[in-house]
Amino acid sequence: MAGTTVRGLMLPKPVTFVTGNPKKLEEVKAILGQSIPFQSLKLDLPELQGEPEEISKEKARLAAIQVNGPVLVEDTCLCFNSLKGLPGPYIKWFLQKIGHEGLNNVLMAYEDKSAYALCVFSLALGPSADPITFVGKTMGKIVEARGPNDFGWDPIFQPDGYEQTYAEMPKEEKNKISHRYRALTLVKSHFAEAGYTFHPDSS
Ligand SMILES: O=P(O)(O)OP(=O)(O)OP(=O)(O)OC[C@H]1O[C@@H](n2cnc3c(O)ncnc32)[C@H](O)[C@@H]1O
Ligand SMILES: [Mg+2]
Repeated sequence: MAGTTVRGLMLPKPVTFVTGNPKKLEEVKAILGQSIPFQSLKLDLPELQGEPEEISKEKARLAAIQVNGPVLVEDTCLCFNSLKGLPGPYIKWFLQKIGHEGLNNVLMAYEDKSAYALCVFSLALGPSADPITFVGKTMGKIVEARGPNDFGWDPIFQPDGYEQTYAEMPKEEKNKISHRYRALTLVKSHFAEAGYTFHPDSS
């Protein structure tokens, strides 16, 4: 996370959360409630290859240029310990190509089925600002798909300490322990600490 925060900095407009994924937006809205004023924009931003924080930061830079104002983005990874963190940021493509069953099959070669969900939010205050990152992590294991199939890899991720997969849990429950919840807790603290104000003409 960046070192210095200017307290009470005035932002030209409210923060725009940029994502192409409506399910993410739903969770972000549920978790943030009224705590941070934000609007959203549906854009599927190009993503670099590399380490999760760099991918997320670069997404924020691109988003801030498009929006020409303050933006929040996030990149989500699903990391298998036996694969040294892969698929990680490439989970979207793995999921699209080989599905839940394929992801389980990959792990058949290994005894260790442990995994973690990682969410990296990046906040860029404007097109030329260096993004600040907030990382949330939830540990768990990969299991055969159980529960509704309406959000990504939720059916195959069972968080530690729970008998249910993310997909089987009530949404409110997932939103209390998820990688996204944990990262957003840090985002909220940052906003509380920074005390940003918004330009009166902003909409
Ligand atoms: O526009 P962006 O925000 O990038 O949305 P995306 O869907 O492309 O999302 P990512 O690049 O972060 O890729 C993450 C993949 O993991 C999935 N995913 C993200 N969060 C998840 C969660 O909480 N539970 C299950 N699957 C999730 C998502 O559907 C993608 O397939
Ligand atoms: Mg993406």
